[in-house]
Order: sequence, then structure tokens, then C-alpha cells
Amino acid sequence: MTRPPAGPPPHRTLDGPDGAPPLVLGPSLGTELSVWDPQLAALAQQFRVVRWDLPGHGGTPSVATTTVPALARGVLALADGLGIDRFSYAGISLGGAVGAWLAAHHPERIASLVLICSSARFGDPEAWHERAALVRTSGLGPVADTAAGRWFTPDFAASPPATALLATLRQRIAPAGYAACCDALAGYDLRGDLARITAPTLVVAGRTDPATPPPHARELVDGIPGAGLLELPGAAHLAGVERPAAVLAALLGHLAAPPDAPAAVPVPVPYRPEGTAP
Ligand SMILES: O=C(O)CCC(=O)CC(=O)O
Repeated sequence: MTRPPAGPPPHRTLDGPDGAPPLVLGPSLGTELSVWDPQLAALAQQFRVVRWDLPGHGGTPSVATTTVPALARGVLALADGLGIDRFSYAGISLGGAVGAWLAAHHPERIASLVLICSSARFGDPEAWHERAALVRTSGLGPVADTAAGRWFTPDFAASPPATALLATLRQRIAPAGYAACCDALAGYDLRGDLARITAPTLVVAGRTDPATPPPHARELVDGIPGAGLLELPGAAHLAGVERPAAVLAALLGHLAAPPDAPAAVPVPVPYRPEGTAP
């Protein structure tokens, strides 16, 4: 396989105190770095938060095609440019795959890892090739028409945060960049390298996520030494949008653990609908 060039580092934003422990946040296919908005303010109280955009998403230019290793090399170039050697990383789905690849191939760079609604292999590669071809010929309309059912539970799909993200997918994401990211998903298979990950790892799953369902999370947990699992009820693929407080608690609980703790400890987060009193 030809190796796509890493290209320039992706567009990023910086929040939180200069000098605080660095935390890099990766987004999912079809979302911009603002998908982390629900957790940003709290995370930025404790961390120097670096959020980055996928190609053709947010402020990062499109590329013709890409791979997870190429995206990961872009994140390393971004960290290098900021003078960040070792950092914690949390990523959603494709953004999580980038973090897992980094943790497996550059373990010295990753202090701690959180994989949200992600996978070691995102199903049948042919389905991603077909989606890439569809988007290259027809744009994002057909994908956006069905995204609500993958991203959110039925009760949440008409909420303002959900409709805002769906509008972003339909109106702001570049089809070329989205298709390139589908190529990356098609080519990704980290199953044979999971045991190389040494960073304390927490895997978070949405119980009704049809895109990366809980068995994908369990495969990550079974393969990554000492990884912990948190399965969230009331959440589909964009669990951090639908269950923002639960995902924030999981992030803070895991990332606050000593960097060289031998095992990740899942954070017990009792289920209650967001916005209701504890
Ligand atoms: O939007 C979808 O259909 C889910 C895509 C997926 O599983 C990869 C990602 O969200 O990064």
C-alpha cells in the first residue's frame, strides 16, 4: 500500500493553562473539534487541551486519501510543533483509532489513553470503500440522512445538540475529506498490535451504538493490557454529546490517575438522563 504523506499538522485549538499537563482530543468522522465542547471548560481547568480537526473537517484542509498512521503522524507533528513530548490522549471513534495507533507505535509519547466509541477494526472495509465512493459521487446528503440513527438514541436525536451536529455534517464537512477518512477507516486494523499499548487505557462504549457496538469495546479491552471498560446506557455513537457529564466524569477519573498506574480503573457512573438532578 502506498503511504500517504502526513502533510502539514491539522488545524487545532488550544485551551487551558500553558504548562498544565497536555491532553490531546481527537474527533470522530463527520464532526469538528467542537464535538468536545461539552467537556472543554472542565477539562481546560486541569489540562492544556489541544483539539484537532480531521481532513476536510473544521479548519483542516481536505486530502485525496489518508490512513490512520498518516493522521497519527499529523498529530505527532502537531505535538512536536507545540513542544509537547508526552501527552494524554482521548479520541472518539476514528479519533480514538488515531490515539490507539499512537499508543501502540509510539508508546513513549502517550501518558494515558481514553477510547470513546472506538474500535480496533471498524467492520467490513468494503462498506467504508462503498461509503467513500457514495460521498465522492453524491456528497454528504445520503450519509447525513441516516446519521441520526447511528449517532444518537431516538429520544435524543431531535435535541438541539444533536440537530446542530447533524447540520454540521450536512453543511460544513467537505465530501472529499470525509471520503478520505472513510479510506482510513477501511484500512485500519490494530487487532494484532493492541498488546503493544502500555498507556493506562479506559475504553468507553455507548450501549446502543450501532456503529461501534459494545463488542468492539470489549475487543479493545481484551487486547490492551490492563484496560478498563465503561459501558454507558442511554448513549449511541456520540456518547460524549448525549451523556456529556458521564463522559466528563470518566475522562477526569481516568486521566487524574497517576500516569504510570498499572491498570485503568473504570469510573462508576450511575445512569441518569443528562440534566436531571442526581
Ligand atoms: O457516522 C457514522 O456512521 C459512524 C462512523 C464511524 O464509526 C467512525 C467515526 O465516527 O469516526
